[in-house]
Amino acid sequence: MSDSLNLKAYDLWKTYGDEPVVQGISFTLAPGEIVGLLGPNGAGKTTTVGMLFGTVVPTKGFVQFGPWQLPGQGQLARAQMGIVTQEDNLDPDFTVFKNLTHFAHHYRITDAAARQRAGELLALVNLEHRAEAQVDELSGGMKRKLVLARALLNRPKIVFLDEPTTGLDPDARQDFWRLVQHLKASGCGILLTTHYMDEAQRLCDRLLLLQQGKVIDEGTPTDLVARVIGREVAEIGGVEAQILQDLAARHGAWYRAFGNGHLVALPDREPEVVWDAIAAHHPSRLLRRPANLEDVFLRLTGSVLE
Ligand SMILES: Nc1ncnc2c1ncn2[C@@H]1O[C@H](COP(=O)(O)OP(=O)(O)OP(=O)(O)O)[C@@H](O)[C@H]1O
Repeated sequence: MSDSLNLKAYDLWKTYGDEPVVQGISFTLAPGEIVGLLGPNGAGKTTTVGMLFGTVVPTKGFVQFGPWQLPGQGQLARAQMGIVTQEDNLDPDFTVFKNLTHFAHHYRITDAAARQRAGELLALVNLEHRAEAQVDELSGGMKRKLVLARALLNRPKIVFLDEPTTGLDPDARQDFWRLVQHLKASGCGILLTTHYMDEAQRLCDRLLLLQQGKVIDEGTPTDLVARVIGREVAEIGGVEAQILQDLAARHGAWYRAFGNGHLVALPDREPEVVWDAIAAHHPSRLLRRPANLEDVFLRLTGSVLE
């Protein structure tokens, strides 16, 4: 696929009143890549997606998508884009099939071509058997898949997925993830917002961690975890905080009170030494586990994502 269909965000800012909700976000999304915007509620994810899609006008900065600059050339750019917003906004008066054929008119796909494309997409998302169902007869997961199918009517080069699996059960989420991976394999660039760490870890090639509208760190999920935390973490209960803080400081390890226990990162260069030192205090609970993105967020922001 042409390299010219990169999406590039240049120093995007958005202010509402006096409130800066996005503060200088820059990044590139290439074809076949999944970039994740990960952050708590209100971090500015949806506002950023709006600016990338050209429906929210930046206070400063711009977006270049192939030959088009947004927001000015938003309409031309959007002809090559798809979006799954947080709300389903499907038409409840239409069947599943008609939701697709009707929406296809936006792209001047009509009649037999629209029916053919609708059929292909329903097959892709495994909803062929529900083609004649009314939208409100669908499960939450089916609705999300239908919204995704609708976003693909125009064969977009880039798709924005704004918290696409929020509220879905684990099976439906995995089902959705498979479709996202299929899209990636077909060369589509994907921008995913999520506050699910497992989703970010599983799907994203690269992550931008957002807090209060700013990118506080970025990298591949694996690199972020390795760089910010290391390989392993001990979860500890029943030992005084001061003891663990001192122990961690002596070994240059990260310490954090967490819930009604504690976390201590086991430094990559001497994990056994720190582990044994913790165990010597006879914790009532002691768990050794791989470090993960939740630890990264906790370390960088002092809080966990819900
Ligand atoms: N149209 C608007 N007018 C005023 N403030 C807004 C508007 N849109 C968003 N905001 C504010 O901007 C901030 C960022 O909102 P945004 O929806 O981008 O965050 P988010 O990271 O997507 O959050 P969530 O995970 O809850 O969807 C919030 O404080 C929100 O209240």
